Amino acid sequence: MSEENTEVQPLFELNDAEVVRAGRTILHVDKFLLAKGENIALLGPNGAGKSTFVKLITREVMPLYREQPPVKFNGNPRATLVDVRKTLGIVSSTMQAQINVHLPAVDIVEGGLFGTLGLPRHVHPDERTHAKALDAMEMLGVAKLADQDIMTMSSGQARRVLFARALVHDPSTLLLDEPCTGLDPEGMYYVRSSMRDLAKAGKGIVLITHYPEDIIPEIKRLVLVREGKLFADGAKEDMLTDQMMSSLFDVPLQVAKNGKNNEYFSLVSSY
Ligand SMILES: Nc1ncnc2c1ncn2[C@@H]1O[C@H](COP(=O)(O)OP(=O)(O)OP(=O)(O)O)[C@@H](O)[C@H]1O
Repeated sequence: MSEENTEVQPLFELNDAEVVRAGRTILHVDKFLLAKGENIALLGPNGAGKSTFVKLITREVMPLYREQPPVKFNGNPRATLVDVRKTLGIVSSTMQAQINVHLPAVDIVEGGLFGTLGLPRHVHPDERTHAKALDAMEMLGVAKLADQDIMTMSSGQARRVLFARALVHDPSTLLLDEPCTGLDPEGMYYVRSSMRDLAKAGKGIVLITHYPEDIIPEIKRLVLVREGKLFADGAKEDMLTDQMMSSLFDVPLQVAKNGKNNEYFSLVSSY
């Protein structure tokens, strides 16, 4: 669905949002705004709070009470999980580990319409549902694998099937939690090029990653998370510097620029 709005509209807003677990503040964000259709990446060390941040978006995690609502989704302080799921398509590397049944890939994709990893037992998809699933698989270049058992696929193929699952209900934004973790270079190639295709098709991308190589040229804004706080938030070129990356990860790092127009980045450890 195309949106005609030209002015910036917030998809997600945080105001003094604090998450406490086991008596410890694991994330505290003063202010943050993500516009509809905006592409961002979150980068930071293990345990920094990236997943917690994203779970505030998906409403899997609730912040401490404040008089002013700390989280708004689509302008709504009381958005439900159903509201969130309509807008977002979610892919995470851990989802793949949860697939432990022999099912044709297309069933996994159709499950995206019900928020499940396969089709619920009583559900028999109609032709329209099936066609939607095949369209999503076509977009990810895996339509020819529709009838193949998901358990017999390579990690890269299965990951693209999960992308198709996230797209099947036509969400406006994709939330990708470490989509390339555990993939070989071929799998990474296809996942990254799929991300580019989806961004070009107008989907917003919210990416959590440990690899600057995942930050496709369509992502212009980078949010750095460290020790439960937003360490920095700004234009990708200003964030991906030797100094910023070395401070973020607390080890000496160099940022290498690659590609015809220096549009890709990678991190090199300098010993
Ligand atoms: N339920 C919980 N109880 C206690 N501590 C928790 C809980 N959930 C998360 N934490 C802690 O909160 C911190 C932030 O975790 P989070 O998963 O958000 O980090 P992350 O940046 O996504 O890490 P990674 O890159 O390793 O996935 C970590 O120190 C983690 O151990």
